[in-house]
Amino acid sequence: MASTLPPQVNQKSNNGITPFTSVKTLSESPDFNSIPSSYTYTTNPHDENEIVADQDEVNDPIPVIDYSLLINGNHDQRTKTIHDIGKACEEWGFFILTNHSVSKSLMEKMVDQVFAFFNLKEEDKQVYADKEVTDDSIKYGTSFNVSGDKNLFWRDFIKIIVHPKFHSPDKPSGFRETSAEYSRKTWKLGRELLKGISESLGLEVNYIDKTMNLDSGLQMLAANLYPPCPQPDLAMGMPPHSDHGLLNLLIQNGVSGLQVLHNGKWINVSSTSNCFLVLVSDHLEIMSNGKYKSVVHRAAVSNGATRMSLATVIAPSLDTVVEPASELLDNESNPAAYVGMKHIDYMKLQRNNQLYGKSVLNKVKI
Ligand SMILES: O=C(O)CCC(=O)C(=O)O
Ligand SMILES: [Fe+2]
Repeated sequence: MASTLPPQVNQKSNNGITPFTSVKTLSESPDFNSIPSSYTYTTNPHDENEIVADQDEVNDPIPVIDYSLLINGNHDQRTKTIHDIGKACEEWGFFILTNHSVSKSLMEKMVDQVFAFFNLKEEDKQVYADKEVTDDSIKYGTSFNVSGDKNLFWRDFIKIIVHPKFHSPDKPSGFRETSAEYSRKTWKLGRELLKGISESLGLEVNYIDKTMNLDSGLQMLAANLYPPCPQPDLAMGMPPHSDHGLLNLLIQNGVSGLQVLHNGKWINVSSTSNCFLVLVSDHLEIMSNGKYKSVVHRAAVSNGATRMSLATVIAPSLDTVVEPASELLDNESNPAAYVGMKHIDYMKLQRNNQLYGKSVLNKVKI
C-alpha cells in the first residue's frame, strides 16, 4: 500500500522560497517502506512497449563510436566514423562514445562533486529551489514540474547553465572548479561531434556550429539523483521524453537505469564506465528535417543503490530560431516538416508542459 505521507510542502517559508520535499529526504525518513500515492506511476503491462530488453539481448547492438578516429583517424577511418555517426543518429538517435577527450579522473571527480551537492543540507540546496533555469541559471528541484506533474517522479535534480556564462552553486567546496573544467571539456567535445554530424548530413563541417550560434550557445549541466525506492515497480525516475537541444552527453555513477526506445522496444542501457551516452535531441531532429531522430528515453528506479546521472546539454543560443536546414530541403521530395521556433520559446514550452514522449516536438511539426 502506498503510504499517506504528505508528498510536498508548498507553503512559502519566511525567506520567500517555496520549499519542497526531496525524494532524498523521503527515502531517508525512518521506516520508509512504501511510496506516497502521488508517486505512483502506472504503465500498461499489456502494452508491447513495456517489454524491456537488456542491451546484450538484442540482435541489433547499440552503436559504439570511437571518438579518437573522428579526430585523429586517417582519411578512411574518419570517413567511416562520420558515416557510422550518421547511421546511429538516423536509426537510434543514440550511441555510446568511447576513446573521447575527457579524462576518467575528471569524470569521476565531477560525479563525486554532484553527489557532494546532493548531500548538502536541504536548506543549502533549497536556495536554488524557486528559480527558473533560463532566467536564473541554477535550479534545484524534484520530479519535473511539481505544479504541473500529474504524478510525481522519483528524482531530485539540479540544472546549471554553464555557457555562454558560467554559473555554479557556491557549495560544496571544489564544485565550481571541477564543473568549470568539466564544462569546458564537454563543450569542446560536443562541438567536435557536431562537426562530424554536419558532415554526415552532407553539410559544411561548421554548418551546425554557425547556424546554431554555438559561440553563444547554451550549455547546461543537469544532474539527476534517484535514491533507492522501496517500490520501484510503482514509480518512475523520469517518464518517456526527448530532450531539447542538439545533443545530450550523459554519464552516470555506475548504476543502470536509463532505457531508450528503439524500434518500439525499450532497451536497458547497461552502466558504462568512462564512456559518454550520446542522445540526439529535438533541435537536431528539427534542423535535419527529421532525418535524425531525437531518442525517447526514460529513467527507471530501483531499491538498490542510489543512482546519479549527469546530462550535459549542448544547445543553440537561446535566441536562435531553429528550423530545418534549407540546404536539406526540396519543395517536392523533402518539404520542411517543422516550423521554426526560438530555442528559448521551445524551452518554455517544454517547461510548461507535462513531460511525455515527443509532445513538445509534435507542437512544431507541420
Ligand atoms: O537519468 C537518466 O539516465 C536520464 C536523464 C534524462 O533523461 C535527462 O536528464 O534528460
Ligand atoms: Fe532526458
